[in-house]
Amino acid sequence: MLDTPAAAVPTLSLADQARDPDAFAAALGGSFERFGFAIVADHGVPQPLIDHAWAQTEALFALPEDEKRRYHVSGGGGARGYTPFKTEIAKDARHVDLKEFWHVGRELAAGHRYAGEMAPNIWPDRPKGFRDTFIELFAAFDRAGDRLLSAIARHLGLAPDWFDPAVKDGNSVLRLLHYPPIPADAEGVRAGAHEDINLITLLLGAEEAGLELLDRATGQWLAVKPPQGAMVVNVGDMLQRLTNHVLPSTTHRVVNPPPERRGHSRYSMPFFLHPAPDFLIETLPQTITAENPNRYPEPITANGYLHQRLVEIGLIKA
Ligand SMILES: O=C(O)CCC(=O)C(=O)O
Ligand SMILES: [Fe+2]
Repeated sequence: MLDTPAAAVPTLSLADQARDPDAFAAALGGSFERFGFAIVADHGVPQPLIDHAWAQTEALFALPEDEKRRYHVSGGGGARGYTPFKTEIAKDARHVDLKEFWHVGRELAAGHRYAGEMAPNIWPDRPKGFRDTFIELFAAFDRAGDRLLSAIARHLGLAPDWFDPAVKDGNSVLRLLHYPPIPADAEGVRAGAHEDINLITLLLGAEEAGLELLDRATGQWLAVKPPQGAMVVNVGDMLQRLTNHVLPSTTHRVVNPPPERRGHSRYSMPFFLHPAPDFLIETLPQTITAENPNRYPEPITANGYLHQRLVEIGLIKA
């Protein structure tokens, strides 16, 4: 409506969950139903660890190009290690994204039953301490993710621990992203309009402007502006499918900066929270109604779904 002020994604405090889990679940669920996004402060990932991770991320991307490319697994779908600048392309986009990234996955014990679907990590020789930092950060994201999933479960009328078996040893990926400075004649954008594939995404680093969501209520792009240190959390396609679109996966993008910021890099860290590979994505019965009949009568495993989607974004061949 014309006379309503531009909406903004609310900032919630995860610390409120301990005091009143139902109220936090309602606030998170409400923000997701409206925007597909929420901003979450007091997420529990320690700030000194985050600061250290930023320093190491900058040092990693500052390595010589040929050194970084030693960690690129050609044909590996970018699942682990380095993916060079201008590789990933958003579905149906005309230009590749203006970004390079590094993927850290879950460390599995030797011979783990998911070892066939979840590739071992690749660790760079430099910067020193990289492996320890990101194993610790991965675990901290896991904990924050578990708390958010328990709120989502409450909101959906499920037991608060409903997601625990679904995500145990899950195929989550921590992506370290670098968007280099943008030359004046650059073609394309930092990240083209897309939806995330996974259950939920926990994103750090969106204080540097650029992230926008496509507001389904107005059809307009809306800037996502978290306060310093807060996490941006969004619903991915797997959760949208599981909830029969009650929780919508919202299109988002990262636009190029205005001229005065073009000379600066942007760094961000999304943690793509995935279920275990054999988790069956089957529409939750409580989300099926006469007005919202089951959109996905055929269930699919998380791994089958992921494979379909990685082909679409150019990271693996069919
Ligand atoms: O860099 C950002 O702020 C968002 C990145 C993103 O949407 C993604 O990698 O899926
Ligand atoms: Fe995304």
